[in-house]
Amino acid sequence: MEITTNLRHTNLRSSFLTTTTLTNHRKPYFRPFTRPISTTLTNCINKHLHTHHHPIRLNVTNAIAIDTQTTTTSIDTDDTDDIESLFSNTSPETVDFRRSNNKHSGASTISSGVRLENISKSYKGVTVLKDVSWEVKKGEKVGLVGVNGAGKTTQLRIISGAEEPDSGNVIKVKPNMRISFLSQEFEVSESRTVREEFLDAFKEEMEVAKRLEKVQKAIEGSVEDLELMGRLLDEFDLLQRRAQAVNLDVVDVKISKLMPELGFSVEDSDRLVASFSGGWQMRMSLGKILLQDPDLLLLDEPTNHLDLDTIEWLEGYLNKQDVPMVIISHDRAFLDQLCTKIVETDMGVSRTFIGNYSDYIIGKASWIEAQFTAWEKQQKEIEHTRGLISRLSAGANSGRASTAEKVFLFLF
Ligand SMILES: Nc1ncnc2c1ncn2[C@@H]1O[C@H](COP(=O)(O)OP(=O)(O)OP(=O)(O)O)[C@@H](O)[C@H]1O
Repeated sequence: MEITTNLRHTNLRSSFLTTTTLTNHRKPYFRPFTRPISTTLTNCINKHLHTHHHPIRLNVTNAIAIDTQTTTTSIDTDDTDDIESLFSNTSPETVDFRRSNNKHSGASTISSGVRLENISKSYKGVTVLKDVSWEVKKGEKVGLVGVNGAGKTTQLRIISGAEEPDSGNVIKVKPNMRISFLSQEFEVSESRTVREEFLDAFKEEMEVAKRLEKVQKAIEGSVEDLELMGRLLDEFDLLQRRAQAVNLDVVDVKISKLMPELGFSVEDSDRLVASFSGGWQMRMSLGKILLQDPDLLLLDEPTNHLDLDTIEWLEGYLNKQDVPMVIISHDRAFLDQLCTKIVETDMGVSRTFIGNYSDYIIGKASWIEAQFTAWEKQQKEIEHTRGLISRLSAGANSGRASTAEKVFLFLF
């Protein structure tokens, strides 16, 4: 069988990992497999494939290469692991390929972002949100404003699913929507290098890589047990498919592309996170979020603790992103630079103003003026009605009221 003959020369090497510069990194996770697989192992696999009529799922010429002898301590390759723990519970037929599959289940009534429809929320009988409705779409940046305790964070928590509304709906573009959160507390680990920090954005991908390595190692050690080897090969095949589904091959490409966009140099890759200022750590935090390719970005006071230069950089950078964003910030200039829409929450009621913060101020002033004009008009009408009633009452008492006036008095 040609495919098994290839084993002798090609070994377990995957094309979807070969182009990554992870191979050059101080902490490589993968590198091209240059060591030929042992003849014994090849023979065993051949034997297994023939004797068990095993469906050949392992794409040998494209299989993965993980040099377990040179892989560093960043991957835990504990030999004492229970061999059964290497196997997925999921069968190949039920693998979640959602990232490679654009179709998603569930009704979706919006083309991007999220919509709040008639959301109400009370805490201990106190109403915080009353029929709140607004939406944010691709390209839009919504600023949530309102006094302390108005319910801004509650709205973010309801969108993210951390809080359930008492009534109303949160319509999402898709059920498994990726919602990322950037707050004033940047989620970075100071003991990592910059590149490791960015790799942390790819938890699922790294998990697959780690499992691939373990299974590959187990295959090499299972030469005496063909049954086990068969199962391990199946698992390896399954993991390969998962690796393709999660785009494992583009992890390093994405990081290398993003780093200069965030202002990091190539030399920064191996520097410890701890050696960077808070502003630069924020860039890492934001970078990690964007690497996850979110469908929605929620920002809660992101400029707190940042210097002016960094805030301006952040404004410029966020302005170039078209992922839908919802921003809470006390920094009005920040909202002014970024927002395309302002949602004000006042006494539980929300009002939407199109434009940035300055437009909101003007819009709000016009709205107040219109409200005041309406109130004045109403007051005049009340005064007029009162005057009329008192004149009519006086006329009725003196017996001079007309029939129509008497009817009016009777009714009011
Ligand atoms: N889990 C909770 N239990 C009880 N009350 C809560 C809870 N979460 C929020 N609240 C109350 O709901 C109200 C709105 O809180 P929220 O944090 O959403 O306001 P906010 O507009 O974000 O305020 P701030 O600008 O001060 O952060 C506040 O009065 C708050 O005390």
